Amino acid sequence: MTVVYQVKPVLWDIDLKIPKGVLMAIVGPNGAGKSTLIKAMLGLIKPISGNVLFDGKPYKEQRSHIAYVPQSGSVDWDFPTNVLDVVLMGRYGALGWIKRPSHDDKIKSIEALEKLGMKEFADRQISQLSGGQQQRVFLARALVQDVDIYFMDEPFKGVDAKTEKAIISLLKELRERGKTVIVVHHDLQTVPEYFDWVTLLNTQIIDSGPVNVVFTEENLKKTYRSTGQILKR
Ligand SMILES: Nc1ncnc2c1ncn2[C@@H]1O[C@H](COP(=O)(O)OP(=O)(O)OP(=O)(O)O)[C@@H](O)[C@H]1O
Repeated sequence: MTVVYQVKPVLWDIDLKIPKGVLMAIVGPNGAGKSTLIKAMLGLIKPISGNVLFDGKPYKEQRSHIAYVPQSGSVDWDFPTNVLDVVLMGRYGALGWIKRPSHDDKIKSIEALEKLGMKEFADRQISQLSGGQQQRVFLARALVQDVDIYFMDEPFKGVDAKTEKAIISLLKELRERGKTVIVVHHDLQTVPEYFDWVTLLNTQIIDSGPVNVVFTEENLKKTYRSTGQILKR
């Protein structure tokens, strides 16, 4: 797959296979195309060439099995809706638009909020939360969707250490339930501890595979080369 904004290629000749059931980080410098890769996989951006298949089928046939948690701050939450309703929206895929959420849907939604330490905010307007709190609500919504594949764009951005721990244990729980979780991640230090699979990206794929094979000093140098960005490990 190749993606171009105006005339500049931001993803170049991407050839990537992601096995089912991995917890994978997409790692690379600022502007490497990480968010673009996720958006192109989800059909939000059209590549100039190439395509993406989920289990052999295009996104539009698989969308009910896929959830996306965008970067916090990338959604304008001006409309009046409370936290519980945002999470309940995650159940609509399972419900169809006509059915009203059941008692069970509400219980599942409240449980998800509790897991992310947001239960006491259930009645709060979503616009009245901090970025990190909104992020946790998004994650709770993704959890109740009960899909097979999760895409998350920097879920740890702007959250405190305690929330980061809660999020990673939740991601690991999803993997244990056989889900595939794909995460744009910035903190190189935590990659080996959090993830079992990694894709190194800088416009092109530098390497992709098991963390213990791919996440090497040499590959990281290649990924961050010529960016002038500091490589901290
Ligand atoms: N809608 C757009 N129109 C034009 N250029 C864009 C657009 N969105 C992103 N870009 C450019 O494409 C490149 C890749 O952006 P992208 O957001 O995918 O990178 P990223 O790896 O997620 O970066 P970061 O780590 O900083 O979030 C950047 O140079 C960015 O400026």
